[in-house]
Amino acid sequence: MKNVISISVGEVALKKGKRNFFEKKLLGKIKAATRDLGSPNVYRELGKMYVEVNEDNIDKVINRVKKVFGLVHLSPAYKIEKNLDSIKVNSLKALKEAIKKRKIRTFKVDCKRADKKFPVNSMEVAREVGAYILQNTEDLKVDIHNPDIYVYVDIRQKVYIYTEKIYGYGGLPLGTNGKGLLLLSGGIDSPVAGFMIAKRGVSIEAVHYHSYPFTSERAEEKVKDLAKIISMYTGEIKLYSVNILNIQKAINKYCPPSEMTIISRRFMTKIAESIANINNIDCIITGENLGQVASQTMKSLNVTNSSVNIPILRPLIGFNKTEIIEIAKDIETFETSILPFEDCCSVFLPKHPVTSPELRDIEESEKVLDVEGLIEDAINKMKITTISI
Ligand SMILES: Nc1ncnc2c1ncn2[C@@H]1O[C@H](COP(=O)(O)OP(=O)(O)OP(=O)(O)O)[C@@H](O)[C@H]1O
Repeated sequence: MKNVISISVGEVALKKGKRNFFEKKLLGKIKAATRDLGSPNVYRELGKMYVEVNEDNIDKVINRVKKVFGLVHLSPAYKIEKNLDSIKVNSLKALKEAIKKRKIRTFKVDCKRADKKFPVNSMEVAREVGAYILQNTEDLKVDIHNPDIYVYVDIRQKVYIYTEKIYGYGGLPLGTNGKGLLLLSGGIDSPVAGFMIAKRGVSIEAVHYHSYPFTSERAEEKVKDLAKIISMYTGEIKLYSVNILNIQKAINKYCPPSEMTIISRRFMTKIAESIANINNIDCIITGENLGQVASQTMKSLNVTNSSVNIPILRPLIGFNKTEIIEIAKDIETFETSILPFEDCCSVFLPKHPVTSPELRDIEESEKVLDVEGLIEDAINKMKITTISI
């Protein structure tokens, strides 16, 4: 029975002086992700990590662990005694198990010996195990260049045998790179943007703007559902819900209609900056993408940037929509994102939004508004929810 998950770390292992710090963080994240699945024993050994499991919940544990950022791949493995007989028997067993699931004609034994005290070198182990498998199977051949399957033998303090590599997302453990505030709409792009930045080790909080009662409660529920899916990767998310209807009404009343979108966007960004400053958050994250809509031309993005001092990260800036959708499907936000919803941005949508705004014109238009007062009022009334799976 497979009794352990063997985990290969990625960039974490390259962090020379800080490797121990990153590995400890990653270990903690793996523990946290599996705590409610019986708190399996999680340990590290010579640059790899292991989760001890029983066969009953191995799939559940794998599904959780593969969403932890910082690991490259994981393998359900046999953890066995360190002797050649045991290695042979269990390698054959692992291969036979794989044969039950798919057609396999060729194999290769790939042995690594981190424990140099083990008396047989890795080439010799591979040769002995290969010969044993050939003696005990029919119709199988060795192919060292392009085998249907690899039998991995990893000799460490114990020996680990596996045949499968399940790919994780790589990146860095959460919390090793500060905290970001994700501007989370109900659309396809912003959840992907949050995922991309979280993958680089940034903890995530989220803000959603709505225009209730012009937008529905259902639209807000949808955003919570999206935050819940993102929390599968990031752990618990603090969600700030901010009603900007009064702000939109004021812009609608006093500013040129074509500037509605860009001025609203500047308000959203300023509110996000205030929330970030209050909560020790280092950056804002948006799903903006160059040229997608009027507020996402280079000029519009610059005018938005000028409203704040905090860095704005836009990880999707150069992506095509099809590429964004591919990631959205992979991280399981797509199906929820495409459900119909009303976004606050479409409540006072101008017919002809300005696409080349000049900062001085926009600042001039904003002079008639009580910008500080409107922001303060919106923040005072915002609701905070903690979202987790
Ligand atoms: N109601 C909202 N609440 C919070 N953030 C928002 C909201 N609307 C837009 N944003 C932020 O602004 C970005 C650009 O939004 P916009 O509607 O212009 O484009 P989009 O490509 O449709 O984005 P998305 O697919 O994420 O909704 C979003 O990705 C999101 O980060």
